[in-house]
Amino acid sequence: MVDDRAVFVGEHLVRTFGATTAVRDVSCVVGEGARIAVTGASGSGKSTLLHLIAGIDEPTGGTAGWPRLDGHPRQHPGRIGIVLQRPALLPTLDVGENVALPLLLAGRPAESARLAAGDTLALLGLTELVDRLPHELSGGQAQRVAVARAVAARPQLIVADEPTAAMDTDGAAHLVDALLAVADRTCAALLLATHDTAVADRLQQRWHVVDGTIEPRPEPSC
Ligand SMILES: Nc1ncnc2c1ncn2[C@@H]1O[C@H](COP(=O)(O)OP(=O)(O)OP(=O)(O)O)[C@@H](O)[C@H]1O
Repeated sequence: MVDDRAVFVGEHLVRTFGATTAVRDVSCVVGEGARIAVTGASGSGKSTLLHLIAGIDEPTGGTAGWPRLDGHPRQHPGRIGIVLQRPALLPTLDVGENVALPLLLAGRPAESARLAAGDTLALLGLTELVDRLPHELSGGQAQRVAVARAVAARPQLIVADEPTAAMDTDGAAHLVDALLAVADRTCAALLLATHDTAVADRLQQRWHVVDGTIEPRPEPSC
């Protein structure tokens, strides 16, 4: 039976690229408000799985469903927020405009989008950066702005694909603080891929991906 409170339900998901099977018969549920760290070796299939869950890629087998969305995420811009390894802010737009952009694309009037972007920047403690251009930000600031952009439309789910990969330990800890705080404040589920055990340990659930499948987390050895 489909859990209609779940944010995402995948059944027997498969994603192949030619002869490579990146995701292999994965069945998984992202519950409402879940906090899930996705770990696994390089090339194990974490990004591919996250892309299927975010609805930015299509499975070649199995089914992907978003019970709390009426349809596919592409029909509901902003309902799933995506943060990538590099912030990818638009260089000619200032911080406020970058954060407002997904709201404009979702059809919000300009003034409402500007105000909502301001609220989101305030939530993340970034108000003072509102007029800066991306090249005037540090790497950590730019990544926090990317988080603001991902959550400006108050998504049900935040999908973050190794967002701390380019950061030092302190920067990674601050970014995870920001992601957890904003997920709590907006009641969003959070799915975060990381190679960093300290980051993964801060989320309640762990999906460990091995060769395209999710394995039960190994018990820590004593
Ligand atoms: N667009 C693509 N075309 C061809 N092969 C791909 C494509 N995307 C991923 N793959 C392959 O699928 C497998 C899983 O890749 P994926 O990027 O999901 O792994 P990952 O666990 O996220 O790795 P990393 O930790 O290095 O980011 C790899 O063998 C990769 O080469």
